[in-house]
Amino acid sequence: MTRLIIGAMVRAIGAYPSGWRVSGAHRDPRGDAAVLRRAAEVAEAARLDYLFFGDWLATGHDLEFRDPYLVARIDPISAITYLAGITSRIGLIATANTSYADPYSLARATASIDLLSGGRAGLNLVTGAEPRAAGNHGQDFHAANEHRYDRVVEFEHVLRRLWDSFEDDAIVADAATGVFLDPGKLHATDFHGAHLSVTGPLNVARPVQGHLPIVHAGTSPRSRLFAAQSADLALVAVNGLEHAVAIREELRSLAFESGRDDRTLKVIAPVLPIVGETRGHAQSIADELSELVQIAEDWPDGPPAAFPAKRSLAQLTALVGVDVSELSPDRAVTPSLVAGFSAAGQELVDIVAERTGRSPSGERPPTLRHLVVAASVNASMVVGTAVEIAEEFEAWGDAGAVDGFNVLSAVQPAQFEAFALGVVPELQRRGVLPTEYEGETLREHLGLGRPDNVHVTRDDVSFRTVTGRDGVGLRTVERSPRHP
Ligand SMILES: Cc1cc2nc3c(=O)[nH]c(=O)nc-3n(C[C@H](O)[C@H](O)[C@H](O)COP(=O)(O)O)c2cc1C
Repeated sequence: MTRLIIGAMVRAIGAYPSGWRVSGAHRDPRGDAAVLRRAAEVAEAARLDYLFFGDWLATGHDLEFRDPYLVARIDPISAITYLAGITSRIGLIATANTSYADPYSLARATASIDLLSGGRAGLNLVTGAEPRAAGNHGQDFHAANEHRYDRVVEFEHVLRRLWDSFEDDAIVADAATGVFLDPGKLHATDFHGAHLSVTGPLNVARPVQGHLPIVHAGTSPRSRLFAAQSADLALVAVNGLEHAVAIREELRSLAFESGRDDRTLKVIAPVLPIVGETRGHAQSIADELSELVQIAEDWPDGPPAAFPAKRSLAQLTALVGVDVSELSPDRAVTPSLVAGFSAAGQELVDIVAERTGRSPSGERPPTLRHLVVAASVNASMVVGTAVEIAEEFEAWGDAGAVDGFNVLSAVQPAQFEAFALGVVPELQRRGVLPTEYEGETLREHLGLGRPDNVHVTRDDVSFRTVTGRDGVGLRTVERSPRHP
C-alpha cells in the first residue's frame, strides 16, 4: 500500500468532448462559479489534496470539437483566488504559461493567494502549446520549444528569488519602537538574464509556504529535465502502467543526477475514471459518452473546417487496414469485419469492449463510431465501480508508476461527485489516502518540506550549459553553495 497524492483537475463543463451533452451536465460557462464552489466543497469534504486548474491563452471554433472546456472558462488565478475564500483546507493549484506571463506580476499574485489561503496555493508552470497565444500577447509568433524552455528555467529561478524578497522575520511591526521593517531583511532580486530582467524586491511578504509548490506539465526531453531539476510535481502524459513506470524512473534518475533528493520529486499522471454503481453501469456511461461525440461523417456535406481531421472513418480506415470510409458510422462491428483488421484495429476493438461492454460477438456489438472515438479522443480512462477504480489506482502506486493522480471528470457534477463520494472513501479504506488533512499547507499535503530563504542560506544559483540525455546542449541551472 503506497500513499498517493490525489488532486482533481477541474474542467467545469467536463473533461470529455461530449460530457456537457449528457443529461444534467453543467454546460454554460456563465454558471461556472456555482460549479467551482460545489466542486470545492465536495472535494474538501472528501479530503482531496488539491484542485488543479489548467490554462489556455486563446480560443476558437476548433476547440468546440476538440476540448470544449477550453472554449470559454474562468482564468485559473481568478478561480483559485475565488476558492481560497470559500475553502479552508484543500490545496489550490493554478497553471501559468511562462512564455507569456510576467514574472513579477505572477510572483505577486501567487504570493498573495498563498497568504490569503494560509499556504494552500500551488503553481503549474507550462511553456504552452497554443500558437494563437502569441497574437494575444503582442508577439509575432509562438517561440520554438528550446527558446520557451530556456525562458521557463529563468522564470522559475526569478519566481523563487521574488518570493524570497522578504526574510520570514523581515516585518518587525513593533508598535512600541515604531520599527515596521528590518531593512537588512528585504532583498533585491537583481536578475538580468537572456530572457528576463527583474529588479525586485517583491512588494508582498514571503509566502506562508516559503515557495509555492511548483508543478510542471510537459512531454519533451527539455520538459523532463526542467521537471527533474526544478519542479516539486511533474505532471506527465502516460500511455499505460509500464510507460508510467519508465517515465517516473527517468525523471527520478534525472533528479538524482542533478544533485537533488529524488524523493522530493512527485510524479503525477492524469486519469479519467468513469464511475458506476456496477461495472455494467459504468460501461453504459462510457458508452453514452462515446455515442455523443460527433465524428466527421455526422455532417453529410462535410464537417466544419475546424473539425479535428483524425475523428473520421477515413482515419479509422488507415488504422484498421479495412476500407470502412464509405460505411455508415452506425454500422455494427461484427466478427467478420474484425477478422480483416490489423493488430492495431483488433486492439482498438478490445479497448472499446473494456470501456463500453460492447464486443463484436455480443448482443450489442460496437459500431464504427465507437472505434473512431476510441482512436481519436485521447483520454486515460478507467471504467468500473468505485472498488475497481480504487484497486487500479493502488496497483499503479504499488508498481512505482506514479506518486499520485490528477483526476479528470467527464461529466460535471455527476462524475466528479461519483469519484469524490465513491472512489475516495474506498482509497481511504485501503490506506492509500488519509481520512483527515494531516497538515495545514499544500506542501504538507504533498509531503514536501518548506524551503529556506536563499538570502538566509546564501545559496547561489548560476546558469550554465549541460548536455541532456538526448545529446542536445541544454541551458539549465546549477545550484551551488555560496560562502559568506
Ligand atoms: C498532463 C499535461 C497537462 C498540460 N496542461 C496544460 C495547460 O493547462 N495549459 C498549457 O498551456 N499547456 C499544458 N500542457 C502542455 C505543456 O505545457 C507543454 O506546453 C506542451 O506539452 C509542449 O511542451 P512539451 O513539448 O515539453 O510537451 C500540459 C501537458 C501535459 C502533459
